[in-house]
Amino acid sequence: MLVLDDLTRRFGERAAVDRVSLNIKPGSFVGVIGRSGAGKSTLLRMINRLAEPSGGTIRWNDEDVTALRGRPLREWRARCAMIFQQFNLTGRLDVLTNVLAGRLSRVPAHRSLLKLWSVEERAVALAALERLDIANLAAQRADRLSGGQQQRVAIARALVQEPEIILADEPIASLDPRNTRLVMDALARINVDYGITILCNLHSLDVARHYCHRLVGLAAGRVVFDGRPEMLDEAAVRALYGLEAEAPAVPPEAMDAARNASMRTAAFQY
Ligand SMILES: Nc1ncnc2c1ncn2[C@@H]1O[C@H](COP(=O)(O)OP(=O)(O)OP(=O)(O)O)[C@@H](O)[C@H]1O
Repeated sequence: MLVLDDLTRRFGERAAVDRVSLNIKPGSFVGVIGRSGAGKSTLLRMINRLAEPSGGTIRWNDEDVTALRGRPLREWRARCAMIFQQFNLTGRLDVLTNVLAGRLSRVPAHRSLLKLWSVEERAVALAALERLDIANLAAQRADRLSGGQQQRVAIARALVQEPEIILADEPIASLDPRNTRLVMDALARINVDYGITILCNLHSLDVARHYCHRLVGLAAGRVVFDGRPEMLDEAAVRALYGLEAEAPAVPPEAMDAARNASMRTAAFQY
């Protein structure tokens, strides 16, 4: 279980994440939603400890993640893989080498420095690419791939870390609808097949409602919605996106999602 207790991150006077408390069950697929600047990225980055909390605690299965330093912190980061909007691949390197980078924390320093990968490690990386249906791209330069292919390479890299949690920060923000589906389907398969807990920041409410078991809505750093997708009614959407606010307006897809809310049946447990 991932337990966030009063988790806070301030930048100057302003709290980007404001006393967030959440219990996330292992194996769940949680969507984090909210308008731009709501604190979604900061929340995910704190869980991975890329951003330091100003207050509160993060616990994973009774381990105090907030107290980790040095090697245990590096190990935590390996167990808690991140996927970014911009993929963060090394463009001039081939796909297999990019995926192998996910194993760096698992091999002795001298081998990782020299990039001496064993046959077994290469097999693990290739198997991850196969899982993502892109093994045929293993020898290609990463910067020759489409955005959707690059994001699947990034997911394969995360997978070879053998993580317990995947934190995906707007993984589909720069993808077209077809690639959005491929990437989200891949995350959903990983969640089911390996039981990896997934927290995924999403701008699209339709996508969030379709793929996530549970949605956590942030507004000004605070949790203003926490429930199953079908519980996200018009009032909740208004609280999240601020219908009364002059700008930005509620995205049309958010309104569609809210209108459909009452028609949906409970499909998922969380
Ligand atoms: N390094 C930083 N320094 C100062 N302020 C920051 C920093 N990082 C984030 N913020 C502020 O914290 C708030 C939350 O930002 P964050 O990126 O977490 O929001 P978000 O919900 O992920 O937004 P988006 O959907 O646009 O990515 C914003 O007001 C942002 O300007």
